[in-house]
Amino acid sequence: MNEPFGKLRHQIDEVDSQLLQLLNKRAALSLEVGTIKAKGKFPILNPKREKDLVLNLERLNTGPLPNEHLRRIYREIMSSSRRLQAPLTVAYLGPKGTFSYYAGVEALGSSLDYIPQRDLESVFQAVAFGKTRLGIVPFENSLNGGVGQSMDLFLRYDVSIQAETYSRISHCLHGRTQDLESVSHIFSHPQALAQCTRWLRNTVPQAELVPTVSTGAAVELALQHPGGAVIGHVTLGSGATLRCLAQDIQDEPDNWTRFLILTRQPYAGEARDKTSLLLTLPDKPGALQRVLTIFSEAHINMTKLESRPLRFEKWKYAFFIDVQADLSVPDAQPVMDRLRDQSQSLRVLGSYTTWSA
Ligand SMILES: O=C(O)C(=O)Cc1ccccc1
Repeated sequence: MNEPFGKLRHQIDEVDSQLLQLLNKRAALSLEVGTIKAKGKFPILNPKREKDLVLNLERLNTGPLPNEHLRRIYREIMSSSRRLQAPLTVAYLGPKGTFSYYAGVEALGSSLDYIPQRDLESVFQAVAFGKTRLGIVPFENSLNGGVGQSMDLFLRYDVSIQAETYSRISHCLHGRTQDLESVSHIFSHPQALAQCTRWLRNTVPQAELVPTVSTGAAVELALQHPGGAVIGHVTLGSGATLRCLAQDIQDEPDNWTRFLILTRQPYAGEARDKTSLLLTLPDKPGALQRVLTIFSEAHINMTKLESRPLRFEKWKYAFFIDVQADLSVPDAQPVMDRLRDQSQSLRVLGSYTTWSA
């Protein structure tokens, strides 16, 4: 072996053994924290603390390690720490390989126990009934707007938002055929089909579009058709005998989905970035305007306002509102009191941290 190369390798081996020692030292400390957490009422998952920790390291980082790599490495270190402290189960819209799965791993790392669910309702149920500690659900998309089904499930299940995370979505068409012309049926989640509307119309107009419960569930169905194909994550076809026929087929390249991380209990952690509210209003002129005035007078920025039909009462609506403020702190009490006065019903879905994966 050439001399300088051998020397460098030796130095890297040295650094690795130091890293190993330090990682174990960190793991031991983290286990001690876990024992304290288990005695008190501290959450195992503390997105705010994890976010601050990484931001601080990014500030200290002088390179050449890029911050993006640092973030990914720390995501896994913290994922391992959490797993050492306590088993942490995460329900997601399965099977493995869906966008929900990858959004979970991007935010929470790969050391947690990801439990696939057959549909979105089962994710809400798993969290609401304590079958899993956490759940992850798609909530809105930058091209396609709110995921109505998730919003409707918030109306039915008592769960709380602990964090939000944004995931870039790149769609890939995986098929059984050699070329695009022979594709006869395309299976996928309605969100995926909607995000690729233009491409589908222009490129595979002959194909029948078949909505499925998830992108992952589409694979099995596609395999039953000689001209079957699925739209999903770039890795989705790799386990099955599907080949990637086209990549990055979403109507806009910059396509993002906002996912919410759910828990049963409201998160009693440190200062949070955002609050989500679910309210119904009296059927009176100016009812919504009065609510909006409360935010503008308190200089609170609203980032989302969307209504969903109440279903059990026709032509009545529930409003989903997100604001860039932590409304769980004592200082926000006057705002909450005013909101309560103006609403028929008011539920705080959570005050939480924005997780940048
Ligand atoms: O079916 C999936 O893979 C999901 O996780 C739902 C979804 C579909 C398309 C974009 C984002 C989430």
